[in-house]
Amino acid sequence: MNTADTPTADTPTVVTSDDDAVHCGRERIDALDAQITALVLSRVEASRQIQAARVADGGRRVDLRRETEIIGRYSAALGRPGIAIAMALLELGRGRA
Ligand SMILES: O=C(O)C(=O)C[C@]1(C(=O)O)C=C[C@@H](O)C=C1
Repeated sequence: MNTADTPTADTPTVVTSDDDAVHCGRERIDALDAQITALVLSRVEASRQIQAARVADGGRRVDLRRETEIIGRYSAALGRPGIAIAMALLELGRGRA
């Protein structure tokens, strides 16, 4: 929608196909974000269970070799932002290193 299409107090709101595309796109993004958030929470739970099992077995809560492998995987798939995503996921699962 360009400035000429922007509704004012004097003009009625006209829904254009641009508006539809933005609205539909945002609905899709909102649904994807809800799925991503649910997946992140599932990952947090899985991570906590692994850590608890390792600690109960006398091991360390953190496994840096595994973390390096995960960060490498996200980096290969998504580049530099993938590293930030992997580190955020790891922090959510184990707390601050
Ligand atoms: O894979 C493991 O061994 C885990 O404990 C899970 C996890 C993770 O969240 O991915 C969490 C802590 C470890 O330092 C490494 C990885």
